[in-house]
Amino acid sequence: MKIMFKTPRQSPTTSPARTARVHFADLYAGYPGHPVLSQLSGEITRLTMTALVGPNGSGKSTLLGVLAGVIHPTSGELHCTGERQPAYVPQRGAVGDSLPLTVRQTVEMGCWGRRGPWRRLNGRDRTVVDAALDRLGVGDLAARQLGELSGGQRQRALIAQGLAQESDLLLLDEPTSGLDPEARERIEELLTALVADGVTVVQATHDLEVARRANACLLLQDGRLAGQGHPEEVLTTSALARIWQTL
Ligand SMILES: Nc1ncnc2c1ncn2[C@@H]1O[C@H](COP(=O)(O)OP(=O)(O)OP(=O)(O)O)[C@@H](O)[C@H]1O
Repeated sequence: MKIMFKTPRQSPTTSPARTARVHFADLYAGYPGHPVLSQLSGEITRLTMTALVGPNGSGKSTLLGVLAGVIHPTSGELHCTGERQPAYVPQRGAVGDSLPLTVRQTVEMGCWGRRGPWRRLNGRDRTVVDAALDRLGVGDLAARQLGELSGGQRQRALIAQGLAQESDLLLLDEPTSGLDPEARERIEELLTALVADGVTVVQATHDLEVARRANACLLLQDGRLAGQGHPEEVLTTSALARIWQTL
């Protein structure tokens, strides 16, 4: 298994928007005694919104874990260009309601990777945290406990934590699932604005409308890639029928 991180070197003819932020080839990954992903080859193009789509259990979260570096492939190649570690925003349901954390403390945790074991924040970190709270519209909730928030508010706090990591690659696991249309739209608009600001965004989603609005799509079935490319080419009626009707 080969995992490589390298700083991108662009030739004069290479547009930065066209280069791969992550490239993987013949990738296998899973959990002890439970292989999930097999033979995955593909890429995440820089400065795009990529949607990971597939039925329950198809491996979307596992692939996000691999891209985030928290799940190590068992074999294959994973090449990451870029100097920063990805920022990973887990599923809202995976974050305990009873964690005794305020919204501000939750967002401050996004700075821990830069601050190391002592985790003492400096003035710049506090500015980054304030900016992330403001951008997600949760500044007025900063002193509230995470467990007291609505689903949409908690989701925005978690995305703010992702922003505080100041990465150019943001990975989100179902950021809009279970939210009302207004909250969903607000998060979608924010993610689109982040791409325009130079962030590469990858989100796992069950919402085919969200996936259709992405720039690229990876369609998973039973841990294998069933399609990749522009959503219009990947999420065809026949592909969706083939995958969902075999469940
Ligand atoms: N920690 C774990 N240990 C063992 N197996 C796991 C673990 N997490 C997930 N799995 C299994 O890996 C497979 C893929 O799960 P994964 O969560 O990646 O799918 P998914 O496409 O994100 O599903 P969903 O849409 O339901 O969130 C499933 O069979 C699941 O049961």
